[in-house]
Amino acid sequence: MKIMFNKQDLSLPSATDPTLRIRIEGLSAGYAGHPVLHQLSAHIVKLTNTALVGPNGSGKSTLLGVLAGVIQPTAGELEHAGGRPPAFVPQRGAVGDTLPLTVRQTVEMGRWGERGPWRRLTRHDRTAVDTALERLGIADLAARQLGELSGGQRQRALIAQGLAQESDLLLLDEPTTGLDPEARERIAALLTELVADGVTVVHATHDLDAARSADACLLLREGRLVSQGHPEQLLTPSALAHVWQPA
Ligand SMILES: Nc1ncnc2c1ncn2[C@@H]1O[C@H](COP(=O)(O)OP(=O)(O)OP(=O)(O)O)[C@@H](O)[C@H]1O
Repeated sequence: MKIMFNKQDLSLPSATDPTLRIRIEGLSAGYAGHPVLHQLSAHIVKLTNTALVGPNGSGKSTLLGVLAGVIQPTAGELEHAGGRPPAFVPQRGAVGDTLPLTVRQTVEMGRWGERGPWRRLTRHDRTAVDTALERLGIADLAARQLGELSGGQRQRALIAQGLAQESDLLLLDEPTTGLDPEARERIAALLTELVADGVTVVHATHDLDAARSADACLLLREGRLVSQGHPEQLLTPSALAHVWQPA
């Protein structure tokens, strides 16, 4: 699927590289009266775990929102190579903490895209929900109210909701924020497993250890791509100092 935004030159060739899951070219996006991403070109390779790294406000969440289709670019080109609609786990879940929902019901909402909110879940839906609960280590919390959970447990429930969507593209905004070291390691291992299972993962992170364990990295600063490549090559002390230096 290829989407063009306010682009004059419609003759731009699409990427023919079959290894690409997403290609973005000259992409600009932001909020009303507040441009954030400026002329960003990058690509996401299929079956990789890609980390979006950059200081606060550099545009990581905005880029994830664009990839998820919830923020419309103002210019440029975004191309998804087939696949299913992405599963997006925003920084603060769309589910309010005060809603009277159990963890299981929260994860079941991940099936709504497939089933609609009012239809009975199929056996396959229930299996997808059970698998997601187990993979996040929260099966024992299934009957608890979301509002009763710790921040880290709630975060895991929201990731499980994303997983239950069974998309081939999982977009996660700071999935390990608020988690203890053991849960962080569990999520890092899970992302690696998901890639092995056929999922392309893109996650925004401030955790440089998590970024270093990714397969690829996009380094952002002030809404622009500074560099893209393997984390070991990109996340050098001098590159990080450059990106984090005050504007
Ligand atoms: N809903 C919004 N309306 C207006 N401006 C916004 C909105 N959300 C974010 N912004 C602004 O867009 C810019 C980029 O924010 P974004 O959340 O994409 O950055 P980020 O790299 O994810 O930051 P962080 O690491 O703090 O999560 C910031 O200047 C922010 O204030």
